Amino acid sequence: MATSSLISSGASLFFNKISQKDAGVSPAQVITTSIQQKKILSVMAPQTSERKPSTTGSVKTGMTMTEKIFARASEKSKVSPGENVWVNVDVLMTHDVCGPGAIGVFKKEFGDNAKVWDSEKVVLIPDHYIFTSDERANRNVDILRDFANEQNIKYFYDITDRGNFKANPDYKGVCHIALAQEGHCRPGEVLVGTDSHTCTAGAFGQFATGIGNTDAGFALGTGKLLLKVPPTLRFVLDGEMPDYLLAKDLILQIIGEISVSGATYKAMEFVGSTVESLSMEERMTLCNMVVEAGGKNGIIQADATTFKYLEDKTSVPFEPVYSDTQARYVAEYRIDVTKLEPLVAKPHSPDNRGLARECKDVKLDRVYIGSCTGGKTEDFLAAAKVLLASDDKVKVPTFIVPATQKVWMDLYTVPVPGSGGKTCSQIFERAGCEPPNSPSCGACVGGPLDIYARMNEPQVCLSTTNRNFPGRMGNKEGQIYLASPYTAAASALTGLVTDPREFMH
Ligand SMILES: CC(C)[C@H](C(=O)O)[C@@H](O)C(=O)O
Repeated sequence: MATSSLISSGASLFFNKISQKDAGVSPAQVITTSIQQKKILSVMAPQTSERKPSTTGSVKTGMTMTEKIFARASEKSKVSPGENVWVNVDVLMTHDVCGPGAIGVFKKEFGDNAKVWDSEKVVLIPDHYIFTSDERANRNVDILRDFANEQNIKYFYDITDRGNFKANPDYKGVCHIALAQEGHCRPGEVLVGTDSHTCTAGAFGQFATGIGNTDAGFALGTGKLLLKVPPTLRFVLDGEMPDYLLAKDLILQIIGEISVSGATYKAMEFVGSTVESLSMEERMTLCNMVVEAGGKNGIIQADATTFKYLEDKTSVPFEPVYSDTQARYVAEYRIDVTKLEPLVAKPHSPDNRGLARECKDVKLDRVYIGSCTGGKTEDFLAAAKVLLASDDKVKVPTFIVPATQKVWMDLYTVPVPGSGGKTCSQIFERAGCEPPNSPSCGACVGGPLDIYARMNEPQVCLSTTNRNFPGRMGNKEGQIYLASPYTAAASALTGLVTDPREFMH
């Protein structure tokens, strides 16, 4: 059994790990520690089990949701972790950064006149480096457009007027949120995309994962991919969500616990009463960051919340799958969310977990609220809630970048609960935030020099995004603290990393 060590900087660890959760085996509690403890913890890495099918017939094993999706997509009655299977792809997404490369592979391998396997299953979403004068970046969008026309691609969310994104009815914005809003995230299906955060769509009970350009080029031609069935880790999150926490805190807790390699090539299945109570957008935040722990996919079973969200989004029939009670997991983690506190991931790794309140001496130069992780409508409503609780103005430049056109509209139209009908945009303006800017991934991932809110100086930024690697938002010497929109808004008001409870009474 492998063992890995993990440094906990005093973050609350109400986090019990139970290994080898198999049917009939009583789980043993491996770790329990409390919030007061500050020490280096040794955390057992997930145990890998020999997952051979039963030969005696006396032990029944079931399948996890991820395994069931693999089985259906590979037209098999049963699959097991570690097995390589040819999977039929339901949706293939690519964007302006990787699309040209994937198209290049497709043309090279299948021929200049080849046709994609299904022009209704390919989704092209320009979203990364859109609002820039960088010629190469703009050429990438042109390549997507030419390909969409040539292949008669049904779902191409084009942008032609970069000066005024609102003048582009087809332009959506950040792909992972656009995919959900446009009805491409459907339970039981396989969604692959040339972006590591494609795992966001696991929130819908879909198998969703990021792939490279070579795989995407192959899938464009065949609609198939050879994939290894991942073993599943099970995360049981129970308890009523404290009103100062958001899903971002939950996933930072988990990544801090298992480390950035703790789920390498594993499915991360989220269950429990807390998960059931989360909205779709919050479930998307949870699944969005599984890749920061190395996860192959994140997954949450579809329920009434999912079906309600999908009601007006798709007419495509879908078939949800559910994990069997006798499904086998390589490890199970239990989290009592009522014991958690607002968290940050300190520079320069998403697993460098710290309590927000323990970082209160960290001076900030800026705050960024945006991206697939933290730029959804509910993320802005959460930030607005904290800003509303104070008459103060923000102390540092606070950038507002909605993930999509739809989120942009919501900022100007959806009333913030408890505000007497004010919208997020009104609250942000009163608090002195920068005016909301065009939806894109640009600043989250650095991008060309003229990208809005790119970190061009060696500054300290608190951000609702998903990665804080050196250079991530532009400057190599910059420091990024990842946090929830509550913590972002509280920190904007003080200019220091701030626990949102200071403003939430
Ligand atoms: C540009 C793209 C390939 C990249 C990814 O795969 O995730 C980006 O979206 C990111 O968030 O780092």
